Amino acid sequence: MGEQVKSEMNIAVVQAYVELGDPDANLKRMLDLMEKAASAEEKPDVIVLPEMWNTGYALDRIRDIADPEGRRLPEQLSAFARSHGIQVVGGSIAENIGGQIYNSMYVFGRNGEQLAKYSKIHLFRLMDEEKHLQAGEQVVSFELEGITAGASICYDIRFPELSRTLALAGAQVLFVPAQWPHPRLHHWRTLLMARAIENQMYVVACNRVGTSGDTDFFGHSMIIDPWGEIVAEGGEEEVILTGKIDRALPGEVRQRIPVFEDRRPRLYF
Ligand SMILES: O=C(O)CCC(=O)C(=O)O
Repeated sequence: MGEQVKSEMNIAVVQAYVELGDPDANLKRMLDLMEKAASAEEKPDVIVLPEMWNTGYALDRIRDIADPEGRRLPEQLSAFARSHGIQVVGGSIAENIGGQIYNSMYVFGRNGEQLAKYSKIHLFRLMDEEKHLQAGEQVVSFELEGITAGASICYDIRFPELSRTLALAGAQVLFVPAQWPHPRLHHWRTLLMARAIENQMYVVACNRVGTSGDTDFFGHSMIIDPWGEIVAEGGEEEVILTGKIDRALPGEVRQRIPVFEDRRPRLYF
């Protein structure tokens, strides 16, 4: 008999500290935390990491420290996924592809197979991203054992067009790795909740913690359900945040308030 699909999916969000410009230290830290997440009594189905966790925002040196051709770190994440039988939404890494630097999310299935790759499409000028990074050109969704998920990274959540496009393509969960700093905690929480409520989807957001230079990252990773209820929220310290995704809930909420049927796109575009 085939394995039964569980009605809920256990999520572990690794709200980690990131060492500025030290990919080796960050890889070690991330693998240790992932190991800890994997050994929880209730084993996660999915582990989620923060944005640019290999380098932090060491943009002045990014060309030298970004993952060469996006090989080493994706291989490590894939090996972890395979050896633990856990899906990995690998936050994002800075990678150097043929001399161009991208901020890219890699996603792996339980057998270590690559399910998706998404490169951040909206570059954040307040942190000079556009001077050092190349923007991605594709909107990306992927399947996690029957759940359709959408990819976005940090600043992307300021663009409701992206999450709406993903929702229209069937996404029931939006993943948001981030390095979002003070003083914009209010923006972070409000935007994440809005994306969940307006699209009637889960939002799983993983923000880093700690200080790099004069920038303070506040954590507050969140799992928000399609009603906009907070399933779990971190504080400002390193933590593995856990929560469940109920496969049926996005459909139930969309039936109760049929936002997608009530849209009038002819009038908006
Ligand atoms: O939009 C913001 O306020 C923060 C965005 C950000 O830090 C990023 O995209 O890296």
